[in-house]
Amino acid sequence: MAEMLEVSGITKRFGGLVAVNNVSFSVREKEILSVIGPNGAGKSTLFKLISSFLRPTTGEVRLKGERISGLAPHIAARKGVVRTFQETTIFKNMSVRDNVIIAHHLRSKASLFGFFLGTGTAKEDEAAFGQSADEILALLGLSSLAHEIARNLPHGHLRALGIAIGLATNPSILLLDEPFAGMNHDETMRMVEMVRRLRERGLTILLVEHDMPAVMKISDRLVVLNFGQKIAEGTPAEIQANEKVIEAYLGSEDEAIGL
Ligand SMILES: Nc1ncnc2c1ncn2[C@@H]1O[C@H](COP(=O)(O)OP(=O)(O)OP(=O)(O)O)[C@@H](O)[C@H]1O
Repeated sequence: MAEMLEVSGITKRFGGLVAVNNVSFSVREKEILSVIGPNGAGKSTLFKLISSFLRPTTGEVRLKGERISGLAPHIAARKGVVRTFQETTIFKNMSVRDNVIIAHHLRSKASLFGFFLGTGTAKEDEAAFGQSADEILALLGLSSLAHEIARNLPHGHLRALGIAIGLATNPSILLLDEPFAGMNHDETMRMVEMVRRLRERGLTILLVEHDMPAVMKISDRLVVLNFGQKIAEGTPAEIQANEKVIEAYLGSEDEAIGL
């Protein structure tokens, strides 16, 4: 399998604190790779480095061979590294479908102003985007909610809408930031199925997550961080049997590794 994303010797210092320390790993095409680790291990910082929300102190990130670290986040997103949007970036007073249509404009010729003013190119785009939005909503099982106002959606569906918005920008790799956080068992299982479906459609997925059972179920491989360093990398079975990982989790208040 070809490598989609390559993280090489990446380090992030905040003053005297080394939040991420010389971490390297690759995400292969069509793989689901999860980054796990106890609280404060550096997961969020690593995620921000990969999505270009933070500039590394040293090291680099490459997407299909092209260096993306140091680019502005919206440029990295245009190149294909797309982080799922937080709930706050959803237009709460618009319908589910309109939210997904608007997200398509990140890769559109026409500006977002065109969308609101109804210019020629924007109208053409809108028809194509409408069709694509419908496909995305169907893929995520959200079709019946297309005309629902986003504000009225329950938590799980709002999270799914965040993913739909991410998909609308046509990512090469989708970064999911704690997709199961705050979900009950049924919502988590639905989200696990949804992420699997995305991979079946050819997407590469990198996720950061605390929910160990879900992560073990969904991931092809995992990278484990502790105190900013990578301490292990491997399949769920390898990670669950890894002494360093067990030790790291025994010393933390996080949920057990799922043994
Ligand atoms: N902007 C910042 N300035 C200073 N220190 C920071 C900053 N962001 C993160 N840190 C520190 O870097 C370390 C790693 O934090 P990070 O949030 O990446 O860990 P995490 O693994 O995501 O933790 P959690 O699981 O609790 O979300 C922590 O010690 C944190 O306090």
